[in-house]
Amino acid sequence: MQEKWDALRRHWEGARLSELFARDPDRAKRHCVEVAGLRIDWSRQFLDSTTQQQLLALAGECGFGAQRQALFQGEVVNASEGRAALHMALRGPANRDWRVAGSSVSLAVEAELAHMEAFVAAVHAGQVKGATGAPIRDVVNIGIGGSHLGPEMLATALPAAKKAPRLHFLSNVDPAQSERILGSLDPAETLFIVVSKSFTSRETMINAGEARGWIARALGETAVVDHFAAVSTNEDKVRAFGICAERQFRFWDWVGGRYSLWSSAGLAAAVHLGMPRFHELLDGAAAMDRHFESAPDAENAPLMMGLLDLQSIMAFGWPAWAVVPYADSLRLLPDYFQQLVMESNGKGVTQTGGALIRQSGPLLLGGIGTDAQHAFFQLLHQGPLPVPVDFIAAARSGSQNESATRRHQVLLANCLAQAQALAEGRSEAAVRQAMEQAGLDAATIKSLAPQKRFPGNRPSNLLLMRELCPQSLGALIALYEHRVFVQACLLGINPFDQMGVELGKQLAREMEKRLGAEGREGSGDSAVAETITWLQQQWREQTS
Ligand SMILES: O=P(O)(O)OC[C@H]1O[C@H](O)[C@H](O)[C@@H](O)[C@@H]1O
Repeated sequence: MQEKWDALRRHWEGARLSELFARDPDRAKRHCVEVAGLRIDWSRQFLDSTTQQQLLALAGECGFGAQRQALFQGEVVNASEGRAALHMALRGPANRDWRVAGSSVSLAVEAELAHMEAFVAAVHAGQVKGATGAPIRDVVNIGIGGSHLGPEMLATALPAAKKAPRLHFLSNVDPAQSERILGSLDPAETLFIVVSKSFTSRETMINAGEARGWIARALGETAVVDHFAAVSTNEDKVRAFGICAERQFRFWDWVGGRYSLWSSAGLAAAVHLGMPRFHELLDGAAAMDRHFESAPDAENAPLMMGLLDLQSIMAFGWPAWAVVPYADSLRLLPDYFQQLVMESNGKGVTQTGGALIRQSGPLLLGGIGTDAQHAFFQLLHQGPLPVPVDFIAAARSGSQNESATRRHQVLLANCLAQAQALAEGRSEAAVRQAMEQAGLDAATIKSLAPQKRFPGNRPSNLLLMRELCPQSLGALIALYEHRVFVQACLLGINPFDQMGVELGKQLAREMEKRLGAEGREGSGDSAVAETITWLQQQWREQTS
């Protein structure tokens, strides 16, 4: 297959994006679709009819059509764990009879949504009370990875419902985080939602134990039941923790951790948004699912973008990808997408164990515009290796205020200008001419002109929401999920497991024991042994 990617590289040698636009006045219209209020424009990519044909042929050779069908039919697409990956069923239970291994799951999904709905309504109505009878005013989500990044991203991106309690996120085992969060809260008015698919993640279990102790010390052991809810697939462990059935929210092993914000793992976000707006989020994602399943190939945004992502990696050898939302409230989106993209496709072998010749899925970096322009954009414009960029923004500012509208235009002007600058660049000849006109001397021009040159010809995608609302955000997230799936199909890898996180976890367990007991032998080189000795010396000196 690599020879086909190499043929694509040769096909594009010497080509300029600007020429593609000059040749075809309809280009921007042709490679742009709108789904659920989200305008998706991939016209600034190295794409022409030949490439489109070749990319789609590659998808055909990899059995993409059958793999997409298997995904939507709830077949075992996560072979290493023997599971389906049917997160789409969570966002459209009423739309069709979703089945996992032949058994319908739609009713179970609807029942859990109804369970969430009742809980959210009760919290908003002040009916969920702590052990002293005080209504809950603060909710703390305890979870990590997929059990944290999605809910916090949503709660930051979208405004709170009128009666929503304050929301906090406890993910890190660093005691500084729990001290900062718990230090400002009143136990009598605080509810913890422990979110863990496995209910075994070390950080989450340590933090949940700390929170439990904090409640028990302040209000007594019997208060625990009133101050905890849990979301997990592991019902036995939730019970053992002391959380009652009514406060136990379920999801299923066919929902991957990084796809779980659509399930009850999104409970904290639902508490923040209110259930009607959480449903709008699901609807937006469901619209993208329908688009991915049924839009013709050339207009199918996740398909085309996933193929173009791989062209960048496999044909051009560009290993990175930048996601830059021009919206302060989307500042956690790049972190969220990092888990989705890199935990899914950061693999070195195919499903059959063959080594990948080139890099697997891309390395994703990100930050918000315009701040990122003043941080890493220098490399995007002039670094030797192009980094394709996804520019994300909302057309409307969400404020009628004249000054806010004007500043929002400045924000969008920057977004569009950066995409243009990356695509068009600035030739050395144009730089020289400008310097000559400015009256600079020949020696200065000679040394500075190459440094002021912008190579341009750097692709980007433009993702514009009419406004930042749950529906468009749902569609945007689902777009990325399906793109990642397309990338994985072509690479031949399993995007639904994450074996690469296990070794570090195992060693951390062993390391915990060694750090706590002096002289204990263990695995590792002298760098480990020397560091442990040094750390223990620091602790001895601190206590003496
Ligand atoms: O939800 P949990 O079972 O606690 O897992 C939390 C996270 O930890 C793991 O290490 C995985 O890498 C993530 O995919 C997962 O989202």
